[in-house]
Amino acid sequence: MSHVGGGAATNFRVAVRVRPLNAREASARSPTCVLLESEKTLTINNLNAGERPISSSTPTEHRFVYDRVFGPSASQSDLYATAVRPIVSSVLQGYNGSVIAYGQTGTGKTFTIEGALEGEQRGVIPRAVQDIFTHIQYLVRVSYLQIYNEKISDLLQPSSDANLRIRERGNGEPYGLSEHVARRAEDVYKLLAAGKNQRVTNSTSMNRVSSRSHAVFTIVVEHSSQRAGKAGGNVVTIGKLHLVDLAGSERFEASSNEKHQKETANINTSLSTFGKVVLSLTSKHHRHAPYRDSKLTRILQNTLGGNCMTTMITTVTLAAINYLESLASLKFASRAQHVKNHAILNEDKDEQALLSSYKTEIERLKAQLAKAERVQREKEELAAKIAEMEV
Ligand SMILES: Nc1ncnc2c1ncn2[C@@H]1O[C@H](COP(=O)(O)OP(=O)(O)OP(=O)(O)O)[C@@H](O)[C@H]1O
Repeated sequence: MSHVGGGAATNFRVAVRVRPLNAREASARSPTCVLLESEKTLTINNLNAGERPISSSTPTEHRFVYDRVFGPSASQSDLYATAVRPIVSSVLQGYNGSVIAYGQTGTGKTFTIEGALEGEQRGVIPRAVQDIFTHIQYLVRVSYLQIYNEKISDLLQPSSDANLRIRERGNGEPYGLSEHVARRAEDVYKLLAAGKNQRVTNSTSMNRVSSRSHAVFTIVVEHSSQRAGKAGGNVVTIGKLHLVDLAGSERFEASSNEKHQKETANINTSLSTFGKVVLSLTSKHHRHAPYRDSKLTRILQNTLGGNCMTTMITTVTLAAINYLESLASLKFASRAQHVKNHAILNEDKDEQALLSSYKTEIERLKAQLAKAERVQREKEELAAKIAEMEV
């Protein structure tokens, strides 16, 4: 699943991850409906989905081909190595990268993006952080936001405004979002754990601890190197990595309480706009993409059809009872494969990078030090002269 900088066709990739039956489904001996055929192909059928009303009672099977398919036994480390590490490598070179988990509630988005902080079950974020910190020559800063009920809040500064506005210019960045410089992986894990505590969760029929907000964890890496060739001088590259855990798509349940219904409606606003943007980007007529219709799509504007190397990981379950939701997710993922992104190297031409401002600060401090040394020297010379005269 390699991404190549600049090549539009390879900059948006789609993987599917099929989660195993959970304990409840396994103990109920739930039948399955997804079959993996190869590393890139799967089929889904309605043969065992009879318990739920389906549009057609005739047996149907759909076959889909993706950039990569991860089966129920695929490990967190397999998924990271194949679908995510190439993006992290590009980010370290100065490209924008995104990994987005999309799928029905309870199918493994949070498990994939976060997972555990330690051990084999570590998800994408801790593995990416570990990879980044093996390269000590980078300056790393992180931010973490959630979108809940169409409001953006800072998960790393919970006391701040709970409804951050998005900058009109600046690629969907919210005003006032805190950024934290991290010197080692442990710094990031602490921030991640603190932010995770602030995230809104609730119980859905599919998932006891369901994320009710969309969460975007961003890691910015800056690197300063000597420019090759005659021009010489220093060049600072800035790579930005968005790791996105979307709230799950869930059927609207009329019986649920008002708060839950509002949440579901708002999750659906952002998700349906996300869907509409993907549909318009992949339509033959190049319709206008409605990025501005939801907070999520404004923040992810570069990620979808813009300057970014993106992998969308669509999660589905094996269980036949969810045939219709899984089919909808798989069809969407198949369509998303036609999104085209154009990733370009981000060099700091405007000296906006933190490293550039550090450089300026270092120059200022050096000048101050030289001045202080000069004054000290002059003082010493004067003291010596006085001593001579006193003799
Ligand atoms: N590939 C997998 N292997 C083993 N367990 C998994 C896998 N994917 C998910 N699970 C388990 O299934 C449960 C639900 O997963 P998770 O919370 O990640 O779902 P989600 O898609 O983020 O749901 P929501 O949208 O409701 O937040 C968790 O207990 C998780 O550990």
